[in-house]
Parts: sequence; structure tokens; C-alpha cells
Amino acid sequence: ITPTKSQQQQQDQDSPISRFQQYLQIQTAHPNPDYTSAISFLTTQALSIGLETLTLEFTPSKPVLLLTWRGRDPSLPSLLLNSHLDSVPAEPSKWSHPPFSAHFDSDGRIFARGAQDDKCIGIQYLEALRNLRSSSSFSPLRTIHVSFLPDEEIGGADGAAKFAESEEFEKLNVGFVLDEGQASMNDEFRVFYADRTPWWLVVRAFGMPGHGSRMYDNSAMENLMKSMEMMARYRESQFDFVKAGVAANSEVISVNPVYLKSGIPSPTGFVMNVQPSEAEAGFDVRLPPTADPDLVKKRISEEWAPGTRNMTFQLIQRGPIRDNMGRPLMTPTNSSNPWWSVFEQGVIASGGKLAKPEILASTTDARFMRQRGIPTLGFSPMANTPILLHEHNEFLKDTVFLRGIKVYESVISALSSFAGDSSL
Ligand code: MET
Ligand SMILES: [Zn+2]
Ligand SMILES: [Zn+2]
Repeated sequence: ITPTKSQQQQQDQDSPISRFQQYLQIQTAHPNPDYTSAISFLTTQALSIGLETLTLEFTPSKPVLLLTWRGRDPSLPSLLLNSHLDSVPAEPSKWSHPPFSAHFDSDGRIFARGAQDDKCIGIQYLEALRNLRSSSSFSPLRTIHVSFLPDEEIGGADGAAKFAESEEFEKLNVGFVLDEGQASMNDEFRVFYADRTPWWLVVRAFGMPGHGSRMYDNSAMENLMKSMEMMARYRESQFDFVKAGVAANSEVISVNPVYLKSGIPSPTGFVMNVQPSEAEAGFDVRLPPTADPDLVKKRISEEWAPGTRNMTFQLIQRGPIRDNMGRPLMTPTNSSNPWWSVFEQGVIASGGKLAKPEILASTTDARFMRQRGIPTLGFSPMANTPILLHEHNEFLKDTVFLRGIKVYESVISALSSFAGDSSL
């Protein structure tokens, strides 16, 4: 009897796919990510590869794992390969396989929360380094660091933000960073030179309560609904640019409602005959680096949550939009950035094709590295793959995962061998 593909994979405990599955099986979803097990697993892997390991803790219970392969010239700016340890939550009942089972199906798809975002790249970095270390012909000129950070999915305040500002980070003398990107639906890999920045906006409306039967002006619900209509119109105006092909999704300002909260609770649900005196809504707003933050703030205070309509707002700005000089936070992808062509050549040498560099619609830890003035690209080599981050049934195909290791071998070898002047 010929074993099925999945039986073969399960038998082979000592393979890159099996190590990917083991990492995926660690429960790293918020609100209680198991960082301890993740770090312990990764440390074991790193030691088996022969990398130096160091665990840092800038906030209690929020460990950062740092791995190092010392280069032949440690005085040169180093290469940093970054990924995050944590994942967003999953709703198991809506998945075809449990989200932390890393189920391998007969098509070679590995199902798990984190399969694309971004445990794939964490293991691919390690497997690429494992292969490079076992090849006698390679030894890096520049030092290679690998970082595994906590809390990316909740804003990175206790993760990348603290790490990038630390003395330890300064000492790494990082010249170039690779961080996560996104899957590509065609056979070109995507690469990202900037992120959008999240502004988490909570708007609250107040008004006189009243009998459920009464028509009157200025109820909290009415005040909130007026704002929501305006925000929906603004959302549509931005979406129209995308639909008309004038701008990419990531180049406009998105305003998406994520929760609504109001009403007076009762044992059977909500009181139905009282119009409540308070109502609240939350929005995920994302600004591209080219957006004018002051204009958006003005719009919020004058149109979306005006005091004249008995409204207040709270804005949680999750990271920078501009660099320290006030310029949009972007990594050049032209000849002014010597790392760019080395990276591009590395991808091409592996037989890969790169799509035109883009802004990422979502947000990564890369923004904290860019803010330190370090050129940083978002790159997750997943071609011909549906984009499933934060969705149900997130998966990655075995062949795509394995090809990514080869791509990183080529890219890491090119970047760490780069002998030229790497200053921008
Ligand atoms: N990566 C997550 C996102 O894009 C968290 C970014 S920081 C709020 O939603
Ligand atoms: Zn994510
Ligand atoms: Zn991610």
C-alpha cells in the first residue's frame, strides 16, 4: 500500500513541514498567547542549527527571542529577519479543522491560525539558515540576526516598539530588516515598502433618554447614526478610488466599523421601549504614509464626533505615520537604497519574480524599524495563494512553504554577502 501524502508527512517528524506544524500547534492567539512554549520550541530549533540565542524581556511575560549568526566582519551593519510570535484569535466552530491542529490535507494544505500570519516566515528563516549552515561553501560576511517578537497583533507597544528603542537593539547595528508581507494571488511575490498606520477610533454619543414611542431630536442613537452615515459616505468615497482603479486599497484611508454598543440590558435581551442615553461605536481607521493626519483629525472632530452633536471621541494612534524629519515613513525601492537591488537579485536568483513594490494595507512591526531610519521591506514569499490572514480556515500549501525556504536561502545569502557601502 502506498502511504498517502499526509501519512508520509506525519511519519516524518524531522522535516521542515513537521517543524512548521509543531510551531503552528502552539497556542499563541490573543488574549492569552503561550509565549513561553513558543520561545522554548524556537530556542531548541535555533540551538540545533547552531545559532546563538538570547531571550530579552522588556515587559514581564512578553519575551523577545533574538538569534544570531556572527558574520566574518561583525563591524558591518547587520541583517535582521523579523517575525512575530502572536496570532489573532480564531473561531474554532467556523473552521473546517481546529485552528491549532495544523491539519495537513490531501492537497498538501496546512490549516492553522498563523499559517500565513506569520509563523510561516519564522520557520522559513530558520530552515533557510539550517540549510545555509550545512553548506560548506557559505559563511556570511555580515552578521545575521533573527527576532521573534510578542504582541504585534495588539499594536506592538510592549514588543517591537520597546525592542526597537532598546540599547540591545542599538548594539545589533542593524542595516536592513526583512519583516512579514502578504500572500500573492498570482506567481509574482509581493514586496512592501511601507505600512498603513492604525488609528483606532471610538466615538460616543449622548442624548436625552425617551419613551420608545417618541419622536424627538438629539437622541444618543440619532447622534451616533448621523456620524455613522457620514463615515459610511467617506468610506465609500475612498473605496470608489479603489474600484475605479485610481488607487490601491492600501493607498486610501479606510474607515471600517468594528463594534457597536448601546441599549439598556434586560434579562431577556434589551429594554425595547426606552431610547438609550448613550451609544458608542468603534472603527478601525488606517492611514497610508502619504495621508495628512491633521486633515483626518479635523474631520473626526468636526464631522464624525462633533461636540455640537453631544459627541466625544477617543483616538488610539498605533504608531508613527511620518519619520523624525516629518517625511512619510517609507523605505526607498530604487538606487538610493543599496539593499534594494541586492534583495531583488536574491529573489530573482531563486527563480522568483517580484511584483511592483506596494504599500501594505495592514500594519506590521516594520514601522518601528523604519522609524529608526532602517530600510525595511515586508516580504512573505507565498505565490499563488489566497490571502487568508485573520480569516477562517487560514492555510498554506506545503509546496509554497518549501519553496519559500529556497527563496530565503537565496535572499539571505545575497544580503549577508553584500560587501558594498550599505548606507542610504
Ligand atoms: N498586524 C495587525 C493589523 O494590521 C496589528 C497591527 S498594529 C495595530 O491589524
Ligand atoms: Zn495579523
Ligand atoms: Zn502578521
